[in-house]
Amino acid sequence: MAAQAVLRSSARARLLSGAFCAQRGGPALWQHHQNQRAFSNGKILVEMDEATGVAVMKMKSPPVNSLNLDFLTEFSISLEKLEIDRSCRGLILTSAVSKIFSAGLDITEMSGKSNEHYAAFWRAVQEMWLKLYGSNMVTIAAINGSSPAGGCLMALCCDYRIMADNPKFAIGLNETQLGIVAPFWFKDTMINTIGNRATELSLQLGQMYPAPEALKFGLVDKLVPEDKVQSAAAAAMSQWLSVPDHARQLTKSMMRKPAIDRLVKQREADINNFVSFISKDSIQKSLQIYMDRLKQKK
Ligand SMILES: CCCCCCC/C=C/C(=O)SCCNC(=O)CCNC(=O)[C@H](O)C(C)(C)COP(=O)(O)OP(=O)(O)OC[C@H]1O[C@@H](n2cnc3c(N)ncnc32)[C@H](O)[C@@H]1OP(=O)(O)O
Repeated sequence: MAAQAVLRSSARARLLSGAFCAQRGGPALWQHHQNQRAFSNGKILVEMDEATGVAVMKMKSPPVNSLNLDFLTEFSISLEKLEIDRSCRGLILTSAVSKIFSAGLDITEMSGKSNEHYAAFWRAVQEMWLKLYGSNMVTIAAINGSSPAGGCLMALCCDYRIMADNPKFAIGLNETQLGIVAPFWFKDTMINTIGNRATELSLQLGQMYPAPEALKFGLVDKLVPEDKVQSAAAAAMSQWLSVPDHARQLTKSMMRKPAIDRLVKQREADINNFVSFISKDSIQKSLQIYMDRLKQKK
């Protein structure tokens, strides 16, 4: 047991030293070491334990894991790679950036860019949601820091959420606070998690919930001390994986398919809607004011 732990930690050291990383610009191929496999494509690091079939995906795009076009593309490619890998049954999504899970969509991707850029960006946001919300794997969010807006959406896409018990970490869909509107599929994802009334309150107010409140609202399922988030996620994962895959997957699909179908049917219209909304002068001004405030708070 101890020897295995040493081997694992040496695999980890190799991984962190870059031995597992893809060549710059090259494809992110699996690198094997003992019963660990790993790949990294720059902003995302995936470590897979072959014995358990559980992959841990770590977002590592400092300073705040904001979701820009590159990140979203890498995220969807990584997820797809795990999805088609039949040996991978579970995914733990977490952050390698201290105190932050994800700051949500990168606001600079939504300001001062061309309509073509906005369209490509929004398609990538949709793709991330379709892949994560529709995943056949058991997905667990190990929320080890703050998680506003798109970061909250990522967590809500998972089957189970474990958050660090630190009231300084907050989670929620705060879009209205930026002067923007969460689209219907963000709203549907939240309704499916905390119900209609709580979502109405939460979305209109653009409420961010400190971890203990998030637990009360059902926005997260469990709080654990900060240093136990990963181990609690691993323990929850083994419970979820004890359920036969086919039965769990069909049940998940039954619960989520209506929301997924709704976006699939209206994908292009949703992109057009985003582009015409985000390119309005008044919205650009709101985003600018919000970004200025973020910078001033320092
Ligand atoms: C019809 C459709 C309509 C459109 C729908 C669009 C849906 C939108 C969804 C979204 O996700 S919008 C993004 C919402 N996100 C936020 O409001 C988060 C804002 N950030 C924060 O609250 C804090 O930064 C933090 C995440 C709590 C971290 O705080 P901390 O004090 O640790 O770091 P900061 O000094 O604030 O930030 C560091 C650095 O990062 C920049 N930054 C932060 N968040 C973002 C972001 N979302 N996008 C781009 N950049 C971000 C911040 O400005 C700092 O930059 P520098 O000053 O260092 O250059």
